[in-house]
Amino acid sequence: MDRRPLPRILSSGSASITRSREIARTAADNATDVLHPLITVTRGLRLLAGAGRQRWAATPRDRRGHVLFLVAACVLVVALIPYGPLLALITVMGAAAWRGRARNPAKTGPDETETARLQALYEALVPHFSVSDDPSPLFSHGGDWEKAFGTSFAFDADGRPTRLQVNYPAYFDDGDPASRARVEQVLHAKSGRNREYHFSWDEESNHLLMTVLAALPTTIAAQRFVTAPGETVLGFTDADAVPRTVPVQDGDGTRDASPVIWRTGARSAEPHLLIAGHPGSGTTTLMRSLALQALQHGDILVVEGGGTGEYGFLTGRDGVLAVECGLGGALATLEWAAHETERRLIAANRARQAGHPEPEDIKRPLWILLDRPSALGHLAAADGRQDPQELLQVPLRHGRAAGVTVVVADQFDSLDALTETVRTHTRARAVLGPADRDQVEAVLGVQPHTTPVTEVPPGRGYARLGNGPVMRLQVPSTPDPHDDATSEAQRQAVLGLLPGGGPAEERAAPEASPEAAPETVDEPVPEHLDRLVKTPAVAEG
Ligand SMILES: Nc1ncnc2c1ncn2[C@@H]1O[C@H](COP(=O)(O)OP(=O)(O)OP(=O)(O)O)[C@@H](O)[C@H]1O
Repeated sequence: MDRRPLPRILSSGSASITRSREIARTAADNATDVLHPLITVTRGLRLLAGAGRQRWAATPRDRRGHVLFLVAACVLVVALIPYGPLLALITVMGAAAWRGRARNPAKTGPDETETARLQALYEALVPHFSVSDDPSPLFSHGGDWEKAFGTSFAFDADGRPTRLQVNYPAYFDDGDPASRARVEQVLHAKSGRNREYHFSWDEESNHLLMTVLAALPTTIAAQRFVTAPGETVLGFTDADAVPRTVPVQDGDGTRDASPVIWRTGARSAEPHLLIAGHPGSGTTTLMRSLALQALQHGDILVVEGGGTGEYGFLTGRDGVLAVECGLGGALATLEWAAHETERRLIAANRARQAGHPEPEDIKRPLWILLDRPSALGHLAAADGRQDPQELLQVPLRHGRAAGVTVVVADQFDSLDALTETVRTHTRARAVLGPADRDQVEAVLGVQPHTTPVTEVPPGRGYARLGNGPVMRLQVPSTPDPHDDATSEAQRQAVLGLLPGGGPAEERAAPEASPEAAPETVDEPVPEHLDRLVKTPAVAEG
């Protein structure tokens, strides 16, 4: 059968239709240009009238008479003065033109550079989101990016995407972490490196939302945080990552910030913490911040494997039972801590059996802060002595019930030296400083939810409590008051957080805190404990 010819209007007439459309569009553009002032004034008059109506509606009924009278008087005055009506008209038109001006001309779509960027992103995703036998592929080389990205995108001033929603085909294996990681890597690389990206996969709707996260502020310094006993602030995170805020002093003002709160004690599911990072990433600073918070309600023992004396300012302060840098002191202190944990457990058990409330002398939390235990383990091995970490077994296993909290900090390259017990029982985790995805995963157990950046300020990283979500983290600045680089204001701020009692040299005959004293227990004082109680702040060089 012969194919019927197309109607003339659809075949030969298409050129004339296109021309007519162009003429109509040009005429419309010219008319818009000519009428623009009129449009602006009309829009302004409409806005002014709307504002007047609102004011009238907001005026109480009993005052409307006065307002009417005032308006009528103004009209009369304007009508009587020479050129009054003309001046009034000019004024009203001027006000309307000012009010009606388009302040932010609405952007109707991506510009040329942005379009090119979207097309490039689309092309880069084609190998990941297409298969050869898809009859109508969403992603194909030279295909339409608008179908894949829709209108859900935003760009920064440099033309780099800050937000992009990608619609992907249902057959893409979005449950496979490796497939996801490949797509995330492509988007990250093509959208601009050294920014932190967050990827949110909506597996039900086959959407991937990429957003660029602003850096967490680094301006919050050590201070008294508004927390309940048993709660410790590890640092601050994104507002949508935690359900709660606390007021903080930030610079000269106060604002609400979103804290990463770690709960310790008998009801905690993550009673002990492991911190990892590269040298200089801020692990010691986080330890210092924890020590200052712990001292509010408890006692602390500090064992410093690095031997840099960065906890020296704690020596001899109230609640600081020991600050140890040497192997011998560390072993004695940790042995005491193990016995103290047992003592607390026995006392709690006895009280429970007798139907009595918990004795007062086991209520005060005890914190064991161990910075770089791997260095001490190395020394111990060379010396043929016990690894101090072995003495952590009892506090780690039974500390929760005994009110004993252990915090261990070490560097990435020494994490292998941590014992199985330390790794198993430190269920709260923090990673600080620049770290790649694998390093973060090795500590937190899962990949980070954002793309780690290579340049981060000290104290910046991720935290994860047990099996909870990974959170970005910025540790409050808590410098060493004895460091020459610390300003006087910072020094005073940190020292001001210490409980009463001056440094060791300012204090006469240091005594152990009563809570640490073993006399409350029926058992005889073990020798190592006796030694510690008599010399509470031993710092071996
Ligand atoms: N949260 C923070 N805010 C501001 N500055 C910080 C923060 N954390 C660390 N710093 C600064 O970074 C430097 C290194 O910090 P810190 O000593 O805590 O790191 P580290 O990981 O313990 O490294 P190292 O083991 O080499 O001592 C210090 O100058 C410290 O003041």
